[in-house]
Amino acid sequence: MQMERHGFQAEVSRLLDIVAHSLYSDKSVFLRELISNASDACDKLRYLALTEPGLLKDDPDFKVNITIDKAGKKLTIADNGIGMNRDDLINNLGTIARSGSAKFMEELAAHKSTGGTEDQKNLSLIGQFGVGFYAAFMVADKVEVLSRKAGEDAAWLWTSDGKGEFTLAPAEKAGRGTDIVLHLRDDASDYLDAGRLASIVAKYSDHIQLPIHVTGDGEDRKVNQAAALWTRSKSDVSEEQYRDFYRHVAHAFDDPWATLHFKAEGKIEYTGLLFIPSTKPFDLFNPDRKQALKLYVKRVFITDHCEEVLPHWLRFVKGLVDSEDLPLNISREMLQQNPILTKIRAGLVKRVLGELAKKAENDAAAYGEFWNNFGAVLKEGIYEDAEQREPLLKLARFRSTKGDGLVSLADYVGRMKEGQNAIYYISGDSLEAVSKSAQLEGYRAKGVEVLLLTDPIDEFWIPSVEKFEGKEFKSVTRGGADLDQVKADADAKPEEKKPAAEGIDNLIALMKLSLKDAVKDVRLSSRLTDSAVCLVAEEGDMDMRLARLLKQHRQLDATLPRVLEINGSHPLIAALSKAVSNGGKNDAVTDASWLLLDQAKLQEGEPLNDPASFGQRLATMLQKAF
Ligand SMILES: Nc1ncnc2c1ncn2[C@@H]1O[C@H](COP(=O)(O)OP(=O)(O)OP(=O)(O)O)[C@@H](O)[C@H]1O
Repeated sequence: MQMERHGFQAEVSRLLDIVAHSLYSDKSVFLRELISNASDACDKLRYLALTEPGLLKDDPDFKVNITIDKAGKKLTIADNGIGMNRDDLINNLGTIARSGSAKFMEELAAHKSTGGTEDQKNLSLIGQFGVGFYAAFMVADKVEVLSRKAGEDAAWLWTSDGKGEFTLAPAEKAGRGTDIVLHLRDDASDYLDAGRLASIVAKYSDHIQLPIHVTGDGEDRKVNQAAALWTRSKSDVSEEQYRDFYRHVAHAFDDPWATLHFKAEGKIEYTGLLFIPSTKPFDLFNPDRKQALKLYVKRVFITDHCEEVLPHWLRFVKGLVDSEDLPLNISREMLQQNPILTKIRAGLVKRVLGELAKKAENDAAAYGEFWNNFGAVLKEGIYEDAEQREPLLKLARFRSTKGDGLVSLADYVGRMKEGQNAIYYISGDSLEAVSKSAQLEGYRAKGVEVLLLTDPIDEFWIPSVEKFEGKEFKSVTRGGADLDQVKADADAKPEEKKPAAEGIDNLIALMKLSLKDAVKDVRLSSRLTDSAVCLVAEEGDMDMRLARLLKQHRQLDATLPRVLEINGSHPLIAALSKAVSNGGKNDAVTDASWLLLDQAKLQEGEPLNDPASFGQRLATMLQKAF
């Protein structure tokens, strides 16, 4: 068979160009990435061999060997893991399969316009996201990958100088697995030193479960502890080791925000080592995103993405769980509805929520950071998981009209006004938009706190929660404002109940006649102080934002008519009332009614039914003013 030549996917070429030209200060990350891949490859085969022991042949002990060839200026990282065949090599090493690299490229595009030199930007991003296998080109000007897949006889040699192309050719290899041969660049020759390699492995990869050997300078030594980190007792693991392990299992580049390491003993035994990241992953809301918890059984890796072991609303939690009770030969299908896993899941949820509660109590600022990253995901749990509703409501934090900080529901209820018996909220697309809503005016004037909700999920969990501490949730954009029974603060501005304009009833009657089915009703408002009008949903009708969201997703066709509230003490409304009561000018008032309705819609971010007529009416009105 002939040697084949392939071009890299365009994104890979760009990535490689950046990697090769970046002066990344800590090039040694290449070793962490390659050892991590080798360890994953061994884990994959270990799992397959549970059902197909023949795959291991006479080589049952997994290991990674790093061999130094000083004369040839070569470094080889060899593993006896699953290996790759021709198609695997093309697919895995010719395209960007890796989430980290994909994110790197995305961020790179996003950072194009910001300051700093190209190199500086690229470097900080490589540090953040890592570039997997391609990191090899930070230190090598040529990389050869000799691989033979477990269970297959053919071996393949993949070669590239990282400049747009790679070649593939049939090759010979005695055993299964992968040898990555790095032809080191001149400026990377310090990686030919066994002592230096040993210290890098100790720093980054000590927790790797397989023995890692460095061979060179006439000696061969094991350079890591090779004991599964989670089997050690907490006091034997340093913060750095936890952090490096987190980066390894989660393919992450940040520090963990929280680390939970525990052994559950009793009827069911398992060890958990869970991490909550300190940064928000870019694909948190991607529906295809998989659960990131790994499952082990008695230290043997079973699967990367065990969907059953944590609910979807804890999908940001990374790490692993190692069970003593599940059978070793458990298939991925058997994991579904497995009673042991159900119990483990309940235990893990309890631990995570317990840890969050502790953090919320002890360090509100740090908890706020967590909430800003993952709060919207936890709220999905309020909606999906009736059993966890109470603890999750206690953990929930909100923005409110009372300043910039986050408030809990307990805080809110604790400072409710005398006579107030509901938890008021308003929801919308951004904090800026909701906090300017006309519907808030009356609540602000009375010093009544309103929660500002801006996550799309808010529309769904609120209706699923009946009450918190006996108080109902009530949208300030729905139903009556029932502000009359709320007593204002002593220091709030004295309530001057302005009398409604004279003849307001006549105006309301004419507006109803003019607007007909375009509105559900026209009413005098008790929630407006400055604006002339606003829209509200009738009690029992769908909230306006939910209707908008459903329409965007084509799950709702019709536009539901809303109640138009008018501010009886606003000068414009007073003038219109007067005009109606004096008789005449009815056509002008009809036009004004339509304009006011359209204005209320615009304030709300609702589309206008008839923008052309709006334009004409506005032009006519303006004309009269000049
Ligand atoms: N030593 C190896 N043995 C077998 N397969 C490997 C080896 N190294 C890399 N691969 C394959 O190449 C793919 C790409 O590797 P790369 O390091 O770029 O990303 P990754 O490890 O998949 O990414 P992530 O770290 O985000 O999971 C891997 O998913 C794996 O399938």
